[in-house]
Amino acid sequence: MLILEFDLGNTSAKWRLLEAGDVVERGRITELDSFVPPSAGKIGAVRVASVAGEAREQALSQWCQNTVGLGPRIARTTAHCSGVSCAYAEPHRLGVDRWLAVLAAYHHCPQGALILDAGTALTIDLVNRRGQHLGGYILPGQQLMQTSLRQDTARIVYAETAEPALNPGCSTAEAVVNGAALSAAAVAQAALQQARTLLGESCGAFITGGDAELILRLLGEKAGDFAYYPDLVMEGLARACPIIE
Ligand SMILES: Nc1ncnc2c1ncn2[C@@H]1O[C@H](COP(=O)(O)OP(=O)(O)O)[C@@H](O)[C@H]1O
Ligand SMILES: CC(C)(COP(=O)(O)O)[C@@H](O)C(=O)NCCC(=O)O
Ligand SMILES: [K+]
Repeated sequence: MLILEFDLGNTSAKWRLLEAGDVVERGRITELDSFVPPSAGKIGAVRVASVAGEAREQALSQWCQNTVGLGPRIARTTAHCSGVSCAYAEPHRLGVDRWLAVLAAYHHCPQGALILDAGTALTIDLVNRRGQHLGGYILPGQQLMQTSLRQDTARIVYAETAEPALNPGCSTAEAVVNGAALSAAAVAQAALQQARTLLGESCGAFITGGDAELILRLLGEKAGDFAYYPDLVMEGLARACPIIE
């Protein structure tokens, strides 16, 4: 059976098409209305991870009905799923993208796992060897750090772009861009230290999200401490929304 999966974030929508569990196509879209997935007529199920607002979720459901001819299964965070227990007293308030990434990472590494999702926000989650989610951290992502500085100060003004790097910036643009870069690289290392303390030295460290490759590049030789899983969120969909074929 063909299964279409979506990861609807605050910046963009990622999708992939599975055939008998294997990824056969994938992509990133900003405009859903004009999107027609490959083999649209043969898709047997659609499942969705969404942290976008109610309106975008509704639009996706409508798009599914119109384009694929069926309603999507929309994943929700629950208190327990697939051997993992949620740390939040109100589980539905934990972003489902974080929850799905935790489910997927725990099954890759049952000794305990640290998950970094570098998207619009940079999220950090920890899950221990008993499947207990310990909670996590939410920080602004690379773009958010830069736009909030430009929006809320009078004299952080620049038109040029700068390539993110860890050296001290010699212009406003460089200082802001490299400030965000330094912060992400330092946070990644601090999170790993925290994870090793709380979960033990044998825990796994996973990284995903649109800025994951950037953070890995910034980490240099320390990048080897992290396993890059571009689809970690969508991988969790199979656990939260299993489909019997
Ligand atoms: N092709 C791309 N389109 C948009 N953002 C990208 C792309 N490649 C890398 N990025 C970076 O990824 C970030 C968004 O990551 P993503 O995981 O898509 O976010 P979200 O899940 O919140 O929608 C952006 O802030 C940007 O810096
Ligand atoms: C923290 C997030 C905004 C991250 O979203 P993303 O960067 O993937 O677009 C999302 O997981 C969310 O809306 N969470 C709800 C709050 C929480 O997890 O506590
Ligand atoms: K994120």
